[in-house]
Amino acid sequence: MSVSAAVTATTAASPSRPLVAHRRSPPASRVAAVSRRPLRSRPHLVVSSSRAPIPPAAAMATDGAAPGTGSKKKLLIFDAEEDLAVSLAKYTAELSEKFAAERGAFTVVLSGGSLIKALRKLAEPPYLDSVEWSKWHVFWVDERVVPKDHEDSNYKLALDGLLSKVPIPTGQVYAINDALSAEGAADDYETCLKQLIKNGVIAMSQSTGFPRFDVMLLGMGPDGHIASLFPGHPLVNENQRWVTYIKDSPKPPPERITFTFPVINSSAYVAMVVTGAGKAGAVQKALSDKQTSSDLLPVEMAVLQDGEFTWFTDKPAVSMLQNK
Ligand SMILES: O=C(O)[C@H](O)[C@@H](O)[C@H](O)[C@H](O)COP(=O)(O)O
Repeated sequence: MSVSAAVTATTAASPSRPLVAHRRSPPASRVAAVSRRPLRSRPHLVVSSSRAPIPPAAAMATDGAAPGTGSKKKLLIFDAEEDLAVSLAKYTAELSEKFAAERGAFTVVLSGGSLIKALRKLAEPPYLDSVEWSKWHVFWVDERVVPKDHEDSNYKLALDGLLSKVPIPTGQVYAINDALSAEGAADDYETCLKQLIKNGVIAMSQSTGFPRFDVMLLGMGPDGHIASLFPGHPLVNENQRWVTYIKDSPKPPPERITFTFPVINSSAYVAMVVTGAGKAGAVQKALSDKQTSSDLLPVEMAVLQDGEFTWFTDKPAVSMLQNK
């Protein structure tokens, strides 16, 4: 995304606005009027619609079709993590309502890390009672190959931080089979996804032929990794498998399974939740004008085929951006 272009397109959309599938910017007069208002509960909001350069993995995923059509990118900058959490809960709850009504199911993909704490407001009023939790189907974009009760388990992290506090049917929470090897667990998870496609629980992207999850709620590491797709690792180029494995993750623990870029990039919505100064360098690279087709960070390879990608950030995370 062009940051300077994004600033020009500053709009007054509230945190809930990203759910409206608008393709055009609001009228300039409205933009100017509302952007002057110092609303504490609203983010410093920078919204941009852009067609970012398509990285090799995304292009391969489309098998030659014109990629990136209909994709939209937004950047939300919050004063405080508390405000981010409020907005993220609203964003997720509104998507839940939309997809539950449209499809009768809501497929939610989680990462590990600090994301889970940022989702805490979903387990509080009004969402605890208003969200149709029975429609939720929960997946992991990546998981560490450890027992489910292990401190390193992303399942345990999400269970403790969110899932144990909301009434999602246990059969709709898709943890990995922790009795298997990394390779076996990846195969098993992919088989599970294929079954859920057949059942109609998970949608299929007609344009990419990969699963199309309703929303992915993701974090990013300071090195720009997302899921367990790390900079310079060959897994970032995987374009056949839906789920694969890594045994030499630079971030411990070393053995993990992970969704691949074609799956991530087929999503309908992605929320990239990134806070803290430690991530400012990767944020700057991801959102700067100077993108090249080589040497992309994994987060830069997350380019939706036809969806809406929203950055949920705080001021330290965007401290290296100009015109923020
Ligand atoms: O299992 C994992 O390690 C995560 O899924 C990983 O991809 C995480 O989301 C990022 O590393 C960001 O983590 P933080 O938000 O804690 O920095």
